[in-house]
Amino acid sequence: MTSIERLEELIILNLGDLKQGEQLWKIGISDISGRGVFATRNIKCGEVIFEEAPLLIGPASRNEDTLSNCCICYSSVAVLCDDGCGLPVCGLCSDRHKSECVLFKSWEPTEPQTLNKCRLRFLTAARSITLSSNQKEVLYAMQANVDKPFQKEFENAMACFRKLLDKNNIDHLYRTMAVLNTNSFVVNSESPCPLRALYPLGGMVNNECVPNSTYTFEKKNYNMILKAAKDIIKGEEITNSYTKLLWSNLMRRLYLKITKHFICKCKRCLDSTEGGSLLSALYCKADDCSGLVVPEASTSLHPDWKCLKCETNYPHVAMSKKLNILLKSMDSKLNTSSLAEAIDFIVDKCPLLVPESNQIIVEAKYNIVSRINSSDEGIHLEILDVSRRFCEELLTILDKLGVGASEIRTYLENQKKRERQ
Ligand SMILES: C[S@@+](CC[C@H](N)C(=O)[O-])C[C@H]1O[C@@H](n2cnc3c(N)ncnc32)[C@H](O)[C@@H]1O
Repeated sequence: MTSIERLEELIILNLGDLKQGEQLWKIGISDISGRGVFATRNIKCGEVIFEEAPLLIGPASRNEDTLSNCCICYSSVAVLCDDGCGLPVCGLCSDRHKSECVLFKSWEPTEPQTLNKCRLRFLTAARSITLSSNQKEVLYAMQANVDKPFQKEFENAMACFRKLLDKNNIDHLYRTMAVLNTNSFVVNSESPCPLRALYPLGGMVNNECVPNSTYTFEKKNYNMILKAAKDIIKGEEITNSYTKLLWSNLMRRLYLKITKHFICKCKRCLDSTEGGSLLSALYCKADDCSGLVVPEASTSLHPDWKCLKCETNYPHVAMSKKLNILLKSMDSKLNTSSLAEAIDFIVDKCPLLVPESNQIIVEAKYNIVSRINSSDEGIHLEILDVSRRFCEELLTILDKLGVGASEIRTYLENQKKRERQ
């Protein structure tokens, strides 16, 4: 086990030129879990805490992604390399691709003329083969969760090649993939080619569901920039959110348990009303009751639900079944509707099914704002007005949750301003 001092030393080495004159963070033992990152002095909201280049990066190549991008520059449309390595590359990047082409060919790819998502996803881990010894040491010092989806991913990756060299190589790739499984970030998540990247310092930051920091990625080099989302005091642990901030307690709990293997016990997770935002709330069905039902404060994945007014109890199974049905029917309606139809549905129909505070409606409003933002077509003035109102409502929810100057707040504030111009 790498000592805290050695881990910090390795992280600083890895920062290279990005090492700050005054280091605002240090690694320490966390009350939340394992190692964490702590403030070395008071940090003002908005201050940059660190900037870090990715140690490893490559196409995320998730099931839902399209795979037509170059595996080197990620931006251009590519074709499969005609040397038989099985990777997609564009005309401009063929020289830079040579060493990886040789490496992949030495492993004898199966069906190299077919684009394979698993092989492409494996590329990020394969890039760890050429790391320096310090870089490998910092990689090995990171937490590595091994779970069933990870095992499956590893098996799928191995099946893409006939000959993956020796046992050391395979052990190293297994470890790297487990580290990626636990610590990687999705960069450019909204672009046609989302990337998966590993940042040793970024990967030391523990989760809190109302975090005190927020991160962005530089477009030109994918560096991660972590900023304070609130004033942070000296010695305080620096945290970020592994989930979307507008997700309800239950949604976050399930996601964190399944993907990161922990149950978060932060203040927000233990507050059944989530600061009064009532993101989980459903209508009470008891006679004459106009109350709202929320999951009880607990760390269980199957909590009982209770009406805040008449205190009727509801078993989790019934409530989660109801939620799933609502979510599916509302999703399919929203995904197949024009903007105007979707807005009508959200404003007029959805509140008949779920309270307006529910995450399903909140997310639907956020999606409308994003759709308007990315639309190339001229948007009708009335729709712009609705979008501005949605932004205001979403910002009020962030206030209730106590979310500071996070990226989503900046985004919504910009959308609100943009609409006014
Ligand atoms: C990206 S790592 C964070 C650094 C980690 N603490 C370490 O020592 O390397 C993610 C892992 O940290 C732990 N973790 C992070 N936030 C947590 C939280 N709020 N509660 C419990 N465990 C957490 C979980 O084991 C998770 O899989």
